Amino acid sequence: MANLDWREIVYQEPQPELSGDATAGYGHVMQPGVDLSHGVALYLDDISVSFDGFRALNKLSLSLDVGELRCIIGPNGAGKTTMMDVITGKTRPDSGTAFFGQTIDLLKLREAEVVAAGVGRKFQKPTVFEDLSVQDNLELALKSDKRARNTLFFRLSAAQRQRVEEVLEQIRLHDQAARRAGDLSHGQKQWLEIGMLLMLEPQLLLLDEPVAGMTDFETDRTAELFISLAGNHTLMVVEHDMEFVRKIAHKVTVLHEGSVLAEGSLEQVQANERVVEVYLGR
Ligand SMILES: Nc1ncnc2c1ncn2[C@@H]1O[C@H](COP(=O)(O)OP(=O)(O)OP(=O)(O)O)[C@@H](O)[C@H]1O
Repeated sequence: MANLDWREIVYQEPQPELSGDATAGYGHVMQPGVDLSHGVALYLDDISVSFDGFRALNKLSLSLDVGELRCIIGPNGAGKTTMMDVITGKTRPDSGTAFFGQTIDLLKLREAEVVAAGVGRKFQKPTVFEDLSVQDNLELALKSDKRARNTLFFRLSAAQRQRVEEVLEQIRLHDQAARRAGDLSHGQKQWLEIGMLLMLEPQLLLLDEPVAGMTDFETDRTAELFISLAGNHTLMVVEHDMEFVRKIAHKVTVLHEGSVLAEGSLEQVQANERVVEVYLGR
């Protein structure tokens, strides 16, 4: 790592132009403002997606309040990934409505524009840059921000340096800042990747099976992290680990066959006859 100056070697790719009013200044990024004043961070209504005639999402309607930590559960094939793909612009629905805040029509944005608007997505597998330090990974997240035009001779502003420090504290990797990311534990890598998302200060975070493969200790730490992020961010967490869901969830949405089957506290949904049927196959 010592001789590798990634500032010189990465991000020489052409920068795609953004539509809308996203602008980037010298080390300071302006986001097209998401209007959260009505208290709704995400609004999905009547969303349907078909693959070769198979309905992966079937008139799905769901909304998340600003600052909420929502857990999404459901059996394999329920449509959880497809829903996240719709939110992030990866999959276009056949019909329906999807708004981020009051004014941002997600179905009109490309994937990079959804990120720029303030939606961060964490896939199941960690994808940190193994040969870079923890700190460099976080700085790189800023550089990878397609809104930052002046990337080649990028220097962090004081505010960005402070943000790196804050995020290191948040993800509890402060004492690991200089460590090679590839030498971190699986859980630490997951936290680092979440930290990379946090560098861009997303309003909405989509997290796909974040504790899969983690030790109990790491899972507990992740629960604390998510609880600390809620309020300042809106979190949608897809997770099969019910013990983890129990630790973090106020409200749980159960998906089944592309629709919402039940919604409520974990106790409420676990007591729901239809949910029991779906999970136990009765
Ligand atoms: N690109 C695709 N082409 C065809 N079928 C697809 C495609 N993507 C998803 N599906 C199907 O749509 C349904 C919903 O899949 P999805 O991955 O959204 O479910 P999921 O709830 O995320 O499942 P899991 O918990 O296993 O990840 C599944 O039956 C899946 O096979």
